[in-house]
This record gives sequence, C-alpha cells and structure tokens, in this order.
Amino acid sequence: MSASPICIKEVNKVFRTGERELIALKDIDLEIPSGQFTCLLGPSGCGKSTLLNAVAGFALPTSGSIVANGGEVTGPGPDRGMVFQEYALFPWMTVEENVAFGLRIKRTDKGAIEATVGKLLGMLSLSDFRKRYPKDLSGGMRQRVAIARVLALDSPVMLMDEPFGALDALTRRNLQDELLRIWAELKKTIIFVTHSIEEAIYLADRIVVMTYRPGTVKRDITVRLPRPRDPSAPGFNALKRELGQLVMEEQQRHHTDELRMAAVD
Ligand SMILES: Nc1ncnc2c1ncn2[C@@H]1O[C@H](COP(=O)(O)OP(=O)(O)OP(=O)(O)O)[C@@H](O)[C@H]1O
Repeated sequence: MSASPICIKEVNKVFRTGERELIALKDIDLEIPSGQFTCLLGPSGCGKSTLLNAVAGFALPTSGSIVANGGEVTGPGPDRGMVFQEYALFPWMTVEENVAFGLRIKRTDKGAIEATVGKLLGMLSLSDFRKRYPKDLSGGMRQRVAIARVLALDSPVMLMDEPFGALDALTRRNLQDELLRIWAELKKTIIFVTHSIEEAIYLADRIVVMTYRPGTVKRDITVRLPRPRDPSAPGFNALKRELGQLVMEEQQRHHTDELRMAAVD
C-alpha cells in the first residue's frame, strides 16, 4: 500500500461527562505529507492521544474532518496501523503467531504469511524468539513484536501512542534507531505521540507542540537537523531549549487548572 497525505481539517473534540463539557481539541488543522515523521508533543492532557485516536478512527471528532489515504476517516481501517504503549499482544499466541495474526484474518495464503513474518522477525531481530510467548519477553522485545504486527499489515500510516514510554533509556534508544531504519526503508507516514522533547527531536521531521486544554496547535516546527541526530550537538540543544520553554508554558497552565479544579471541588 502506498501512502498519501493525511488532512486534518477544523477538527474539534468535545467530551461530555454529566454536566461538564471538556473541549479536548479545538480547531486543529494539519496537513501531513506522505512519508513524513511527525511527533505530537505536549504535557499530559493536551489532547495528543485524542487526536491520534481520531486519525485512527477509534473516536471520531465532534466536528471537522480527517482524510487519510484518499478517504474520509469514519472508523479504524487497515491503512492505519496503531502501536500502543502497553504492547497489546495476545498472550496466548507465540511471537510469530502474534505477527501473523492480521494476515490470517485477511486470509492471506500460508506461504505469503510465512515469508512476511520471517522477513519482519528478521528486520526486528526477533527470529530467535519466534516460538516464545509475550510473558517470556522483555518490554523492549514485546514492543518489537507489536511493531512487527502492525508492519505485517503493510499499512502506509503508522500511528504510535507513546510506544517507548515504558522502556528504560537504553532500550528506548535502540528501538528509536530501529524505528528510524524501518521508516527510511519502508517509507511509512508516522504520527508519534510523546511527552519527551528529546525523543521528538531525535525522531521527527516535524514537531507539533500542543496547548493544554483546549488542545490546539501551539507551534508547528520543521526539524532541519541532519540525520542521524546527535543529542549533544549545539543545534539539538538549541531546539531542546526552545521546545522546553513551549512545553513548560503548557505544563504551567495544566498545574494552574488543576489547582482551580481542586478549589471548585
Ligand atoms: N473518554 C473521555 N471522556 C472524557 N474526557 C476525556 C476522555 N478522553 C480524554 N479525555 C480528556 O481529554 C483531555 C485530553 O486527553 P488526552 O488523553 O488526549 O491527552 P494526552 O495529551 O494524550 O495526555 P497523556 O499524555 O496523559 O496521555 C484530557 O483532559 C482528558 O482527561
């Protein structure tokens, strides 16, 4: 499957719980070209996951439209694969069965499944673990399986919600490097949610910083640093400072809002 742009147009999302109305997303307009690696960055509660879920089709916007791969998003689809933080693997299936699952559902023939699974296990250094069950794998290995499972579907778009958030620093860097290699090889469009400024700069072509409630686009930054990126380079650090300031402003708003809510309750 080849990718085409994702167009997010005037997207709003309102959650209603009892009397309360929460505007999670307000007037989001983004055009994401095919093959771009975009990070959504911002503090907790600024609507990153809400926006990602809207693109995935899990929870549609209250108003506005999202077009992906030439069609309006009206629900989940095989053109948009999702990788979650908590791995979402089937515990009763081995690594290779987990990776093959989507292809079995699509009734792909056995030879093609074996070839695809073999290739992906190799690509993600999982070949020696193919007969293991998720419980016998480290967090990093499980996340490799989750990525391989989404890649098996050959979705042109990969949506990733803090996929490396639960991993230790070294495993995280390894998986970031692997993801960049896969992205360069397979030319996927990636939307990647993160809290981590360093992770966003290390990975992304473009960083969309979001505001805290309502979630809007605070800043849309093109990252022009050469790849592979060096976190100790002056340009990397300058961008880190700039983004740090932007995120801190939103964190401050979050904090003030929490104090206000506590006073009301
Ligand atoms: N189903 C829901 N019902 C009510 N409110 C919700 C629902 N889902 C999210 N929210 C609220 O919408 C806002 C945005 O949430 P969202 O999870 O998208 O933020 P986030 O930036 O992804 O945060 P985090 O990094 O903590 O996951 C938050 O205030 C959250 O409490």
